[in-house]
Amino acid sequence: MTDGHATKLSVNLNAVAMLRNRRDLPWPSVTGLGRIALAAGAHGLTVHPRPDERHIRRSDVPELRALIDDEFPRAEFNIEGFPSEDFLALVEAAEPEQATLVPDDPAQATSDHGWDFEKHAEFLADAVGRLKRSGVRVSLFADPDCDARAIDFAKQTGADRLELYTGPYGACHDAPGRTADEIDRLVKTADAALAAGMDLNAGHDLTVDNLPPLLARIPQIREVSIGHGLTADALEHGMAGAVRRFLRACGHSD
Ligand SMILES: CC(=O)[C@@H](O)[C@H](O)COP(=O)(O)O
Ligand SMILES: NCC(=O)COP(=O)(O)O
Repeated sequence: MTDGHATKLSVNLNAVAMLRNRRDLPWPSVTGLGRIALAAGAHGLTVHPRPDERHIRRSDVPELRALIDDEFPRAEFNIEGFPSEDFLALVEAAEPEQATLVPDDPAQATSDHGWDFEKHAEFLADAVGRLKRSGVRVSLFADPDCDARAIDFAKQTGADRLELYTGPYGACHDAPGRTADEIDRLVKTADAALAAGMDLNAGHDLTVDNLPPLLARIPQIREVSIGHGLTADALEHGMAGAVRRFLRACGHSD
């Protein structure tokens, strides 16, 4: 892929918000880290506000919208979540470029499966129609092993994209023998979605190590949203600089 068509990176800020929420203090700043990510070249920001606000708070959403509008007008805002009335109203107010609908129960620790498109066909068609009438592109979180029938139901909802759930692929970090099978499952789902005329996103537990082999097999993926692995990388690669800054604050010279 040439750079013009390369997969876009949307930085998921949930992990930053979770760190911030450990204290009643404004740092690390979700908006501030979003600014750094966009200034470094990320194509967009993703948030997955959950009903208990354990990481992203409702109040983060308008701040991030304003950051993009005021400072990075070419960037995209992606809001993920279960399409409850509260969520749909939040999305309509924020007018993100994209909403990703995820079948998460509020008690779930993190996203761990895609939609049953046949079972929830009508519910999803209503939610997708409502968001698209507000001008929001809609992506649906999909299991890595959807068959053509499932994809057909997904397509009928009117959604634009499917987001391939890459959690089981990410879990191969300690079971490399399973990697080829997991990629094959994702490729089959991707082929069926592309044949049905749907575009593709991907996300969950992606890292700098597992991303290149995935994109080599499915170069049509338009966007990856990455939070946990990217935040871990930011800590690892930023730790030395932070220690040097604090040593200076303790009075040590370089
Ligand atoms: C849909 C998806 O895979 C991500 O949004 C993931 O669920 C991140 O959410 P948490 O940061 O709450 O785990
Ligand atoms: N949409 C998927 C996503 O945002 C992934 O988050 P993470 O697993 O990288 O934290």
